[in-house]
Amino acid sequence: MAAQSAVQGRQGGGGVREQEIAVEQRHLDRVYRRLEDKIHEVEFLMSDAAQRGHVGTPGALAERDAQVYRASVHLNRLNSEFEDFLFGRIDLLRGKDGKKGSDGAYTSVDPADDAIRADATADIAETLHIGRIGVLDTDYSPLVIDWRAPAAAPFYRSTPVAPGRVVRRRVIRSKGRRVLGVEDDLLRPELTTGLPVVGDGALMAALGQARTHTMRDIVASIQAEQDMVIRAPAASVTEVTGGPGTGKTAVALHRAAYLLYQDRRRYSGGILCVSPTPLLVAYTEGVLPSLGEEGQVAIRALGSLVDGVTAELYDEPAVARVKGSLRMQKVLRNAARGCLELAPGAPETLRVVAFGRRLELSATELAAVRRAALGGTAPVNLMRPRARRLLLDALWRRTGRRFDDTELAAEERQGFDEDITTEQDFTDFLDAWWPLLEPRTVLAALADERRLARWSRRVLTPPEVRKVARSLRREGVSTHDVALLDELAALLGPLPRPKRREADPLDQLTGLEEVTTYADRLEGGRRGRADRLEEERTEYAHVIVDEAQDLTPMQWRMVGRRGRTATWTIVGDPAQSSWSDVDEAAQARDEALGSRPRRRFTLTVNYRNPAEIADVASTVLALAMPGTEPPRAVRTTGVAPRYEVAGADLGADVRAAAARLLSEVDGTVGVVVAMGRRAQARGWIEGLGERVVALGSLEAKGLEYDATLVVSPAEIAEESPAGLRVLYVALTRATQRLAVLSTPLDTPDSAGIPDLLLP
Ligand SMILES: Nc1ncnc2c1ncn2[C@@H]1O[C@H](COP(=O)(O)OP(=O)(O)OP(=O)(O)O)[C@@H](O)[C@H]1O
Repeated sequence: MAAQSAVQGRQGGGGVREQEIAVEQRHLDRVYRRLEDKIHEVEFLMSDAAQRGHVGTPGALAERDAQVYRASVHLNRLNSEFEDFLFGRIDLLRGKDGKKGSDGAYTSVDPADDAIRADATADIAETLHIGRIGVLDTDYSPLVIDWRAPAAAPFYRSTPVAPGRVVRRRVIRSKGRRVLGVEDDLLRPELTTGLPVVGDGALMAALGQARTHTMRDIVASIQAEQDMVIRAPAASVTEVTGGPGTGKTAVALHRAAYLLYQDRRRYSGGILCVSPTPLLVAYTEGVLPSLGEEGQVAIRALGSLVDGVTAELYDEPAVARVKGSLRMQKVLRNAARGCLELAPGAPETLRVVAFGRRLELSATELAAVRRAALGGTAPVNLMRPRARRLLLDALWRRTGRRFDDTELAAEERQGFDEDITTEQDFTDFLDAWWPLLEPRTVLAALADERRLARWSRRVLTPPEVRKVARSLRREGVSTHDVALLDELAALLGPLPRPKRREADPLDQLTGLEEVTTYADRLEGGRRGRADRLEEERTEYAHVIVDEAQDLTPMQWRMVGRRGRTATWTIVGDPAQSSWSDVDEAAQARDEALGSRPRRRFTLTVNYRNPAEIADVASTVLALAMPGTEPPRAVRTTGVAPRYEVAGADLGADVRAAAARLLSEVDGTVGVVVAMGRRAQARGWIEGLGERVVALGSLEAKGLEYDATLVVSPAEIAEESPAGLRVLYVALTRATQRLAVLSTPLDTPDSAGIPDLLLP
């Protein structure tokens, strides 16, 4: 048997490879011919609709416009999916029950009992091609199966240990209309089926590729444990943990595409994907469009979740800790109410004229009215009408009028109210005494130390008050401020806004001209459309939280408000948490998610770092989170990390080390420094080209580079209480090479290895 499998084993040699490429080229040609036919059909539908113009009943016109709209979206998809959209193939044994599903493929996961003969030979009963969208032939047989369809699952799930019906899995590499290569994995090497096997497997080929500044989809090489997460039923909360490089971000994004495919109607309510930094948003933004999905998915950084605000500042760890903690709820509640008293020029008393006499409410009486109005928990801005009513009650009492006849009393009172409320003095008073407040006004008020001390009595300590107030006096907002602004928005309630016309595409379509314009927008205005979508939604059907270990309790509250009725996918790694109090953050997450049932998954394989780098990182992991199991690295490069000790000119040494890494890899180089050195480091590498970037340790979260230079591990570790975990993040960003530059703070040994990295 072993001899037989060797015969049909790897046949990378020219002839077989070329032959197999030619086989796939023929299939791809067939798919293209079919796609072109479909495009002609759609174009016909569109021009036909245009010719019929505006003739017909309003209902028929609306139906036609809807049809044209759908056709234009489909056309756009077909056109954009032309690039590299066929990527996989599986060759399968006959299914156990011999039944086929609606897509024409056998439904059974297991092979029929007689599919394998006694002499270990078998026939291939079915060959399926997998792609980014499904394409049916004219006879409805599947030419390409959508990667998210049930029939495609074996492409991802089968392993040599549990191959199911799959004999050979093939990844097809193509560009445009040309097949460039194939990579095979033989899942039943013990069988003789006559299938040739080419290449070293797709996963290794994918992992070895040079990196760019944007993440690629992994649709051609999703691994079985990842596929379990991607296709997990949309339970209330799907929770995924896994070490660095285990594909958590990739899996979360592919899951969004899968959920949309599974239940487009349900998820038309939008999917929100929350990332910790704008850098990670920019890095991951291309993945969903490459999977044919984007319009329904908004990827936003934590600092951009509130419309009209973009966080640009970082808070030092001590300030972040206060701003992120649940204690701020109480402080903000006090501030939202306290701010009512701060309006410039607010009058101390209220004077109006009614029934020919002056009526007055004193400062004490006004304070009592305010207290009564604020008694409930309703948002402060929404309590203004209640305050107005209480003022009128107090003024009415002041008139001293009494009526035995209730009808007459009601009439008199109504007249009184109308008189008063149309008096300019009264409306001016109300505007000044109960101003409509915006979150930013209240946050700005907290920058005053005395005021903050008053509103945070018995909640924050004096040093905390000083630091927080100082941080709020800076120009701009931090990521943590955004969560405070969102909390304030909830405490204050909305301001009345002029109505905006909804931008429903169907409203705007009246014929071919509009379709073309809309299709152009689909093609060219991707960002603009995504932006509009983000602006319009405040609640989502599904919320994905990436790097979930980093959300502060206040950030959990902010994200929680956007998914009150949503299902959730939460991915993270406690060992990479930059939040100093891991327990408090976990508690806040539990509060945000409430009692929703959770399904937990763990990813165990590190696809990013070669073992040489993963080993160094696990030394730090043992210090940062003793007892935590690091993920298993799947690759080795044979290149050990390089250790250097900086001389008198740190900048020159960083520049030289970065330049050296640039000469050693084809793709990107990340220079990771302590947050306090960010600006300096950008200067050091200036002019070295676009392939290299300098980042603060917290900015490196989620990103990856071909090579990474970590500057002074000790400085990174000492910068915050969670410093060791932040260092762990920095050390796990490289796919090929790692260099570490030490300063005296690192107390390197004679080989230049910093103290913290010694095994
Ligand atoms: N099945 C796969 N096939 C090919 N590449 C993969 C696969 N799984 C993960 N990768 C690659 O491994 C790298 C790490 O993936 P990803 O960034 O999603 O990991 P992560 O768990 O989010 O890491 P971190 O916790 O460090 O942010 C990426 O380059 C990704 O494309």
